[in-house]
Amino acid sequence: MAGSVEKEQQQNQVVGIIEEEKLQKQESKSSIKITRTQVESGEGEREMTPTAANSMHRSGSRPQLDVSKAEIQGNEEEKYPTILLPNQSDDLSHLALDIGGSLIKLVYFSRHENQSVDDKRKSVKERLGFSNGNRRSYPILGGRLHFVKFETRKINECLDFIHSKQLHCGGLESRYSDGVTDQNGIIKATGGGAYKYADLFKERLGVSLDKEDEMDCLVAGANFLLKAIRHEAFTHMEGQKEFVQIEPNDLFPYLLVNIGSGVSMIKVDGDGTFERISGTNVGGGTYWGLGRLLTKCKSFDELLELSQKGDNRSMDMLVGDIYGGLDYSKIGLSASTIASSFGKTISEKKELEEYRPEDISLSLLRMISYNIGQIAYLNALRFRLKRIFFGGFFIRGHAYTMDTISFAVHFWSNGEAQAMFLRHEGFLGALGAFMSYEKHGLDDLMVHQLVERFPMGAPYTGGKIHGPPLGNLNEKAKFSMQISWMEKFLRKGTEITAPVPMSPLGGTTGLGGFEVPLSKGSTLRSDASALSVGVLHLVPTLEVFPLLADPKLYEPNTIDLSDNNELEYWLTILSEHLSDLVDKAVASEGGTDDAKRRGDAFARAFSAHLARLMEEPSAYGKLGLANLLEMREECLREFHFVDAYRSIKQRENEASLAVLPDLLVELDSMDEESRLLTLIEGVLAANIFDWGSRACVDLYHKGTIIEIYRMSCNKMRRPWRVDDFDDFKERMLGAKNNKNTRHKRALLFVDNSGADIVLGMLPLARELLRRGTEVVLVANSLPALNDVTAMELPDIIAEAAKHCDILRHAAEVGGLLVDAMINTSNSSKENSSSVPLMVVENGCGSPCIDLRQVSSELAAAAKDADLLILEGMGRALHTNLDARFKCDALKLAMVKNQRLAEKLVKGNIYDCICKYEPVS
Ligand SMILES: CC(C)(COP(=O)(O)O)[C@@H](O)C(=O)NCCC(=O)O
Ligand SMILES: [Mn+2]
Repeated sequence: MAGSVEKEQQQNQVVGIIEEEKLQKQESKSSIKITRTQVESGEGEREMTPTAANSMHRSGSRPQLDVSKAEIQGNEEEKYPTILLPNQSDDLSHLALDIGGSLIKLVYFSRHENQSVDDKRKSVKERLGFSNGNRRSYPILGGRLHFVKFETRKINECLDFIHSKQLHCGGLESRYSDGVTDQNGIIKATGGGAYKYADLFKERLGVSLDKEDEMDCLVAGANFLLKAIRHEAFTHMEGQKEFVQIEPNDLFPYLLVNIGSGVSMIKVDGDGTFERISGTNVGGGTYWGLGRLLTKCKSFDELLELSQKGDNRSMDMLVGDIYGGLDYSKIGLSASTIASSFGKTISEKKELEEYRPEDISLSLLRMISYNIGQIAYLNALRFRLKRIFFGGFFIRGHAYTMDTISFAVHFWSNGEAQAMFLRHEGFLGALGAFMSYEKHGLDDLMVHQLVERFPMGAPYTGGKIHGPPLGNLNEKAKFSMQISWMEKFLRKGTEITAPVPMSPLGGTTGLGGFEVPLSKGSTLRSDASALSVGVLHLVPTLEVFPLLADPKLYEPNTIDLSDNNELEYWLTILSEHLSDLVDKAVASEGGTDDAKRRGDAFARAFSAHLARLMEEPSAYGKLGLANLLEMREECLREFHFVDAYRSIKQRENEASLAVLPDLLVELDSMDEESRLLTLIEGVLAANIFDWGSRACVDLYHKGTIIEIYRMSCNKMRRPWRVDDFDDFKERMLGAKNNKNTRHKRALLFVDNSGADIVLGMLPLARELLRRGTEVVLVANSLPALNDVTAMELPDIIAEAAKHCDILRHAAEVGGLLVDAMINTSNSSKENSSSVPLMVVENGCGSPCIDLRQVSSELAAAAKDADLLILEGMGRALHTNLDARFKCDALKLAMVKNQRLAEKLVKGNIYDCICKYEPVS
């Protein structure tokens, strides 16, 4: 096997996905230059396990992947067959560094482990003997950007980390070349340490650091983040964080204030166009340096943490101290305004030891933050800049620091200028260095092609996440095999606690930068979860859904979780669902001991995330219900639960398919008008089969599927709570069955398995087909609760087609009975216009859908669509209820939650929504 891999290398082919075993065998052969004391850091990086191996030569260029003529090599039945990219000729670099005086920041890239439905779909197709030629495109290999930091003084940990992941030789390459690291390896690096530690990198890793200008990198990094990451920037005033979306063409000019050890102030006028207009030597290094001397703190984080418990009144001279407790109201200064930082210590004649380290730290922090805010404002004023972005690791998401800076900017500008912060604040330089590889392709990435994911389990392994080896691991872990974060998690399971909030909800100071702080929260998180940045998934295939009326105005979430009551309610709901979900998940994996342990670990991890979100709702960026529900699915996947509702879905599909023939006979006996009504009633009634709703799950314990369905159908008395059926009927049937009124193509966003799809949406699809409308069934790419997936649909259609000529004919005409995906790269978009029935995946694995990021197949299929049907609570209520489209839209759902029913439609649980919005 080793030989064949080497051969692949010689042929300069990129190996996209490689089985784990394969790698481990290789790994045991390699002689590693540095003794491996570093184990996998537990960062939740399954993706960094050997699924992403690249063959490459060392060079400084970063080409975009050329996936043309990509093909599976070897046995297609293999779980993760090797993908060859024969036209991929250039190298890929994987790592860039920003080595500052205090911290080393790493940005590295890993290849996607693309476990899309494609392979499985193929095997279904083969099993049923269907072939529609080479219609499927091969998935484009995307990648992931990871963000990691180390303390510069612990540079050896950083080197170990790089080595353990083989980042210095482009991922896993050296494992295939018997550990011989290419001596010509080049890593892009910026910051002073790129000079200072160049020899060390050469000596330890055999690589040269290619130095990139620090300012260039900062600006490139900031521009990339501000243009490509949704809600990267936010304001922070009096404890309130608000995300800001800046239009890329309205970004410049702005002032970038990078607070590292020192502070740089840069006026940015465009990509690569900037000027360093000012700076100050009083920065993060000053805080840490002075703080260390004055408090004996061992680390920056410790110092910052101390400040949380401090009271600066004992150190700072306040206006009231000078004015006998009074305000100096004539010039607008309250008694609690700081007149002179540390000024009180002059008169008190106390020794250093007599002051509380907490107070010293806070006073110092406020002095420096305020000073930076003020200088930044003055420079913004000089150049008439309205926006000031603050970055750099000094800030560390620390609420109090941000409040102080914001206050200074607000105060001195009379509210004219606005301080904004960046979620990836510390990584601007490293990102910029990463982008300096020629032709990396990142420049062109758009907001919708980036998906941020937070490791759902790994942050709670107990130790630090990035870099340093976890303590207390056994010898096996330390010296022989790499152990996965999962294993560590399971071992550490009992120690998991909810992470510590950075600030109490609803305010840090309550007053603002100059004033005496109120509570500043308890302990500051010092581990990687404090970074509040996830892994950026680069998914080149994602697109904005082209039928959105105005993508800029589109907001997927209906419920506003910035309302604390709402947030609490939904977090509680998710927490209450947990034990039932774990039962299902464990059962779906055969109830083995391993599954039970994973189930337990999942429950702990997910609960910890819920607890963190309760404390700090914006910990993971702007939070909506869609994100919460997706997070749960992601967390399940991270604990290797592939499909928790697998058997339930199967059982319900079978039961529903058994009664489908009778339903079809009944429908066919009706006139067109009653049939349409019965069909819509059927969709609404069948939406009751929802394993994500507490009330529905309780119902299932009381009756069989069919009993519940009957009961649900019987409740279908019109008018429904929202009832636009008559308008829809008129559009559908027109004046006396005028064929001209039919829609050309309908996209049906389907929801649940079982009755929902089989007895609800398929019969509706059949009706549309009967009327000559092309039907595209849009289903999830990945499982979420009991939602039907695109991969499962062809089987269901095949079964249903046995009882229905219309479905069978539609599927046969295009040869699409089991696979109707549109091949975008084979330019068969034109063909798709002649396909009556298609299945496309939506690009997501959540019960909701954010139409800003859908699969390219769906975007292509939407091209000619003139009717959208969104079905279910997740897709039509939690998200998209208020979305406007460029074509007719029908939103159908049963509300299976009392509170939501009251809130959205002033109604009750099990009320139905039939919202029809014709294109105007
Ligand atoms: C998860 C769901 C959005 C799924 O609903 P669906 O889209 O399948 O109609 C929904 O079940 C839900 O919002 N459940 C949580 C609320 C509850 O248990 O009442
Ligand atoms: Mn669903």
